[in-house]
Amino acid sequence: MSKIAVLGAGAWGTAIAISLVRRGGHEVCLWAHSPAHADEMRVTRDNMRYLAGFVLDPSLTLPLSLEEAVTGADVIVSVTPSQHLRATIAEIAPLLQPHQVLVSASKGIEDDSHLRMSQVMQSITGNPVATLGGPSFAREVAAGMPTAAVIASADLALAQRLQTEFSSESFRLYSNADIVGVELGGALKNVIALAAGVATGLNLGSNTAAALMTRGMAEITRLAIACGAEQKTLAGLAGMGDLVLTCTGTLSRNRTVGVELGKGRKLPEIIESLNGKVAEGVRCTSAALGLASVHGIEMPITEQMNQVLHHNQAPLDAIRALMTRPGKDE
Ligand SMILES: NC(=O)C1=CN([C@@H]2O[C@H](COP(=O)(O)OP(=O)(O)OC[C@H]3O[C@@H](n4cnc5c(N)ncnc54)[C@H](OP(=O)(O)O)[C@@H]3O)[C@@H](O)[C@H]2O)C=CC1
Ligand SMILES: O=C(CO)COP(=O)(O)O
Repeated sequence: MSKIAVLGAGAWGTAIAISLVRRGGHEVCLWAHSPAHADEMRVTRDNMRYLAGFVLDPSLTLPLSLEEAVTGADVIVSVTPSQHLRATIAEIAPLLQPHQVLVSASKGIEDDSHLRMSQVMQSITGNPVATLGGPSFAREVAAGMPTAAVIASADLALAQRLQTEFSSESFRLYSNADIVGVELGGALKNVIALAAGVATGLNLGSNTAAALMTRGMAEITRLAIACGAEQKTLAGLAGMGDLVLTCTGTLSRNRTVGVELGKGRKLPEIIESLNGKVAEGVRCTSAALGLASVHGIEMPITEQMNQVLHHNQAPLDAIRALMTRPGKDE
């Protein structure tokens, strides 16, 4: 039996905790960032703010502090929004024992440093690190719908240990030593999901969606390989799998933000209507371009998405700009 601490009681942290409890054999706790939110969950045994409708099993504990959550944990799964991961890990760092494993389940790139989440963790602690990626809407995982995902660590033996500890009949994990590819696949697909949503909001058709997904995959792969990823990871669950899910699935927050942008709504108003739920692609778009510029990689869809999000580019003009680029070989 392992003690597993899940840090972050948004939709995904809650679904991971539910999935681990359903699997059985572990002692699982779920830490919420806001004490008021944790109090609500203790009373209702439901995460009404972020993942309503799933009864939290009595065996799932809701610690009062980060210290209580991580003390004695064998595995610590960090599921905060990406831009808050550094502060959360910095807070627990002085409490960590060297054997405690850190797993990131967040999908983003840090704003200014352009670091992946495992790199942020490694910049603060010397603990072993892994990442969880792949196509996995929280609501479907919580409902026990069959889901296949990826657990990656540069230490393949660690990834395989976590694969065993996290897998269940409804949550099938593949292990992978390419943590770079899994993290970048998960972060960069959010930007393309925004673009696919924009196309839907503009009432464009299936041809446009297919073009955005395929050419989106091309630019994700270019950047990820430049950063050291393997092509086959991007063709797998953490790349193509998650891209297809978020570009087509109506549960995607990133796609939803894109749809609203395509309909002509303004970004601040759309973010407001998310009620604290995170659409990682909004911040990841500029971080991705920063990383791309370090490596000299062209990312036309990400570029146009950045113009729409942060420079008032009209969505239709962004599509036109993509369609009228100089001809290319595929
Ligand atoms: N939802 C999904 O289906 C999936 C999400 N992910 C990834 O998981 C990560 C978390 O997303 P998700 O669980 O959906 O989050 P949600 O959008 O459901 O909730 C937002 C979370 O952010 C927390 N938060 C707000 N401010 C802070 C802060 N300063 N420090 C720490 N936490 C804070 C909120 O906590 P509080 O209200 O207590 O302040 C809340 O838990 C993201 O990187 C996302 O891309 C990955 C796969 C699937
Ligand atoms: O990453 C996800 C599923 O794998 C969730 O995507 P959204 O954040 O767009 O909802």
